[in-house]
Amino acid sequence: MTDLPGRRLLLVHAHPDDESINNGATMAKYAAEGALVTLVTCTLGEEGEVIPPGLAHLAADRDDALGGHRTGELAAAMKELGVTDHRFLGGAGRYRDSGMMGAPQNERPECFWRADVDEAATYLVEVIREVRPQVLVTYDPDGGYGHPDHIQAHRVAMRAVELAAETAFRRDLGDPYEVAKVYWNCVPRSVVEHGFARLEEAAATGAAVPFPGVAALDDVPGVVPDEEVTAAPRTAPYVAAKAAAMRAHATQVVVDGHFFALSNALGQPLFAEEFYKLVRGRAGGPGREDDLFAGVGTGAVGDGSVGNGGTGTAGTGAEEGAC
Ligand SMILES: CC(=O)N[C@H]1[C@@H](O[C@@H]2[C@H](O)[C@H](O)[C@@H](O)[C@H](O)[C@H]2O)O[C@H](CO)[C@@H](O)[C@@H]1O
Ligand SMILES: [Zn+2]
Repeated sequence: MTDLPGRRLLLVHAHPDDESINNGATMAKYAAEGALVTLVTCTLGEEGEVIPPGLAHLAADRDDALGGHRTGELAAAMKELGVTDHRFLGGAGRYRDSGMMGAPQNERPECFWRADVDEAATYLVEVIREVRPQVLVTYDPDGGYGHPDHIQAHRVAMRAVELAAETAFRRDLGDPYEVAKVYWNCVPRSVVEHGFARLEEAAATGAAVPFPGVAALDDVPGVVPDEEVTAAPRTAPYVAAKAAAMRAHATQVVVDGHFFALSNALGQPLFAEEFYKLVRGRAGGPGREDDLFAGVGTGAVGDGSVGNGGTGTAGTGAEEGAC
């Protein structure tokens, strides 16, 4: 890619729907502000359940056509968020959805959970060296909630960040590049508790409770003590785009106002604010950052490398605009 925008954000997710659920408002915000937002999704979500009865035939144990269908849902979600750069890791269908932890699908040789991490990371190195993101977002080591594809997406993303910066690694995939900041998705416990309190209020006041059941607080991926959250970009103005993107994933998600449910039909809060934990790179200042790009160089980059050609350290996002 040549003439890249000044600010570039890369997100690495396991299935179509994760990006909208976890980061939809963040993606919409930065896309609206003119940043390049690149999404890499590691599987097509072939093993998902199907909410609309009329689409039940798509399921893996029937027509096994859910992966192709979810590709279309993802394209619709990207439109709602204003995101134009989306890729599947290694190309569409390279890695298959592994199913929930412990499912027989975990044993399929083509599933993502059985992927060689370095091989999968190499696909991502090519994207990193092309897009040269200052910021990368992915899951924590548990993948947020222990799903094998989420855990693997974390491992592949973190490994790719290391390899992309190695001056001796696969120079055929582009100049070495060091991502300036890496964040893991998270949600502060106080925000989750407040969200569920609102859900309980809706039930207690006799308002139509949108869903037959309510999820447990710990069903929410990435709940952390408030003090572990290091960044909260101002995403609330983009919650409508997030909700629309989540609705686009109609086989997986039902949205009702400030709440949503997955195929388990258990209501949970739809968060307008999205939260992150900086795990690599320097924060842009004391206290919680309100911008993921705080503290990084965000000058426009031509197609030249900011790397130094192998004298030990790669160029970093902090040096953007140096060329
Ligand atoms: C949000 C997410 O990661 N969804 C995954 C997950 O789907 C869940 C799974 O089907 C579970 O059995 C249901 O109870 C739950 O409601 C679903 O969200 O796992 C799927 C299979 O790997 C995956 O396709 C889906 O994207
Ligand atoms: Zn997922």
